[in-house]
Amino acid sequence: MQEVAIAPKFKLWMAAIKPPMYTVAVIPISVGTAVAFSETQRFDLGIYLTFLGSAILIIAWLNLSNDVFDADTGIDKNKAHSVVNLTGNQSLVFWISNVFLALGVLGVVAIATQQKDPTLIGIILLCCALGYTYQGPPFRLGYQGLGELICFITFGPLAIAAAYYSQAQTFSTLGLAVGTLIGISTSIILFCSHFHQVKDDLAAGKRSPIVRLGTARGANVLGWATASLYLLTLTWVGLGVFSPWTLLVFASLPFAIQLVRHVQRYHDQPERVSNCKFFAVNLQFVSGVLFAISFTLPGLL
Ligand SMILES: C/C(=C\COP(=O)(O)OP(=O)(O)O)CCC[C@H](C)CCC[C@H](C)CCCC(C)C
Ligand SMILES: O=C(O)C1=CC(=O)c2ccccc2C1=O
Repeated sequence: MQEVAIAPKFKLWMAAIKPPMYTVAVIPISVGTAVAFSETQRFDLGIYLTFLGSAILIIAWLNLSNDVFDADTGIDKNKAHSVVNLTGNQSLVFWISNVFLALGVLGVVAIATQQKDPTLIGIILLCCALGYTYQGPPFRLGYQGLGELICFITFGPLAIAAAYYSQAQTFSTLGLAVGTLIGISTSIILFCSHFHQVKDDLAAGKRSPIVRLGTARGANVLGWATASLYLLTLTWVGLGVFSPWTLLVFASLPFAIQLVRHVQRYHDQPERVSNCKFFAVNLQFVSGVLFAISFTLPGLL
């Protein structure tokens, strides 16, 4: 899609940095920490803040390196807000991304050193390796349409397990159940990011889920995926895995309805649907905050 070439540089840089996207780091760390608190009544603020900073740095690496690797395939040739296109210096962006990754991993190493336990390092290195396979040569699994699966695994069960382990130094079946929901809500963001990119993805040989399904069926899949957040929550509550407090998440329904309606209406209009991933960001953030509250409040009352 041809970007508006006259957009002020600041607007392009904000689109490149995409601050709202960093909810994908904030929510898993916060929700996993809240679940650990609900089960252990333990909360280490220093570990939480260190891990949060590391997660944000790792997501910065992810996005900068995504622009670097996409520049090699030409898929971003019409993406004015690619950092590589904005700077004209792919090598510089690559090395800056590596600095962010190193600093992010360093924070995780600091936590693991304090705990005298390398487990957390292993989980995060696995997440980063899977994230690399999404976009990095020779894998580029995102071009095969496997991004949403990788996203679900890494931002869901693995990220929640990592956050839980950082606080409790053990794992939890409740954390696994919560991870499925955070994985779905985060994968919905990625799924929505493809709707306006069908033409460029096809030209670059990227068979995203929307290229494979078409935008109309993709919009229907989005509806079911979004509904599954609430249906799964009801199921976990019904099975006694979640406390009834987690029904708080239904307060995020307006954001889910806004997302689904927007995509149902504009799925085949790239210019109108291009912002839908930020509606998905809103849903992931609000539902994530509500889950974090629902796991924290009972222990405080
Ligand atoms: C960069 C990602 C998606 C955007 O890709 P795309 O090229 O379609 O976007 P543009 O159109 O903007 O170019 C992220 C995709 C996520 C990936 C599948 C999994 C990443 C895993 C993380 C490294 C896990 C971090 C876990 C924890 C530290 C929070
Ligand atoms: O730029 C994007 O579209 C995304 C960036 C990103 O870091 C991310 C992380 C997790 C799920 C989706 C996404 C994006 O869509």
